[in-house]
Amino acid sequence: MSTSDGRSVRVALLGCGTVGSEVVRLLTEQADELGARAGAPVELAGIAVRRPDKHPELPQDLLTADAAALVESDVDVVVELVGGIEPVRSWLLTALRKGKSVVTANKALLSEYSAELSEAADAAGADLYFEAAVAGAIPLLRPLRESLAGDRITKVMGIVNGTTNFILSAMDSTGAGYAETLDEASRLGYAEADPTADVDGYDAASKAAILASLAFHSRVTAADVHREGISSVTASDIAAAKALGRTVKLLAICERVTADDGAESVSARVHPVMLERSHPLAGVGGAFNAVFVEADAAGELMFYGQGAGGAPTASAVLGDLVAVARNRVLGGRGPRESAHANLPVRPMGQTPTRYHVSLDVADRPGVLAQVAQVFADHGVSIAAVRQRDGLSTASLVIVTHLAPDAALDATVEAIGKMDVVREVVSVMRVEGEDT
Ligand SMILES: NC(=O)c1ccc[n+]([C@@H]2O[C@H](COP(=O)([O-])OP(=O)(O)OC[C@H]3O[C@@H](n4cnc5c(N)ncnc54)[C@H](O)[C@@H]3O)[C@@H](O)[C@H]2O)c1
Ligand SMILES: N[C@@H](CCO)C(=O)O
Ligand code: NA
Repeated sequence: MSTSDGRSVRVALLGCGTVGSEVVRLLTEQADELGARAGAPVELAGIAVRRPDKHPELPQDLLTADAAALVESDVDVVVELVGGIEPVRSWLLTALRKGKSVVTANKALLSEYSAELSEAADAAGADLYFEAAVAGAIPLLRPLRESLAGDRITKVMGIVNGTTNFILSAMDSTGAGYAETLDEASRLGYAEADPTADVDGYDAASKAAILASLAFHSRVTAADVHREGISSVTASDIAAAKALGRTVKLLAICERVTADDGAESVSARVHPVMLERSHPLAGVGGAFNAVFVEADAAGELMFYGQGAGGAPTASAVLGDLVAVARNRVLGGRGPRESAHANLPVRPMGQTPTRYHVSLDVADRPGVLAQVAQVFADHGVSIAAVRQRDGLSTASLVIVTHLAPDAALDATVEAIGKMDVVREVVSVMRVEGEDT
């Protein structure tokens, strides 16, 4: 199994779809260079796909439909690009328990079973690498796990789903419809096999769980992440944002929150936000991703690049493959799971956020004061108000200061029940502005 005897590093590839096919292409085209960087030839020993007969373009002698048998065969590294939980979880546990290193892009699996997979890797002295699982081609997990291991990270915030960013960018710039843009994202290979994982925020929530776990040295799973997708973002929301010089983005936000008594917790959430157009994340279009990291000593860092698609994702997979192959050749190991801080997860209702609320209200004296009173009753402080008069109604835009999310939510519910409020046109959280 080890390559200290000078033989090649044998690789099993599970899955050869959008990402896997690009991994095969790059592995084939760059075989010599990859071998030189790894310190031994990197040899593709087998490719498991669901239907081998559908892949005339692949080397037929390498193809199999039996992924479990390929994992058990004489390979050193398993590269998993199938996706989903089972049977992938079982295959990867088998591989790790047998001391084979694993490279995967499977954020759905990692955000639920990282602890189990990491423990199996540790027990057998194998590597578990997953740079492609978050923000595609962008080197982000290695900087968090290694480059920033000596710093104290306080916040990780960014656009981590290419499909929803592609859709929101199109809605904002061309007014394109939701369904047609989603079809285009699927055709381009950005969307998950089930695109509801993208539009309902599950994919971004999985990535937020992985980011929060690494950034805060804790175990955060997808179930811990507050999740809202973009299916509820309306043309009214986009228009309300535009009218204020803002744009709508789906963000993953992971924060270290310190309570008054000094107790620390982690807040991890995915939801649409309004951002000022001057904010660096506002200009991130198409399937691109961008992530801000704030750390005590480093200050603010920004990572930007292609977050989805076959070739960009394959770049991250191959980087991991060279790293695990190098570890095999030289006899070392990559970073292990670091969960020593063990911080609890703060419920969304207690997380401080800011709201933007657009209302159509009756245009008569005293209405603004009545609405403002409801905010005050809930302990929510208003940062800015804008009013525009219509014929019989006025449009009122209110942006709050930071308040517990539950208090803001209750305020909006109470306002929606007021007689003077004709319509709650848009409610959205605001990020990236001074409180
Ligand atoms: N497409 C992207 O932009 C992207 C980016 C980052 C991460 N990922 C992740 O990479 C993984 C693969 O994504 P994809 O877009 O390439 O998916 P895909 O649907 O294009 O490919 C999946 C592959 O798995 C194979 N497969 C399915 N069931 C199998 C089984 N039981 N046995 C053997 N093979 C089986 C299929 O034949 C296919 O080749 C997923 O975890 C996904 O979340 C994708
Ligand atoms: N479906 C994902 C792929 C990259 O993880 C996206 O759209 O970002
Ligand atoms: Na990445």
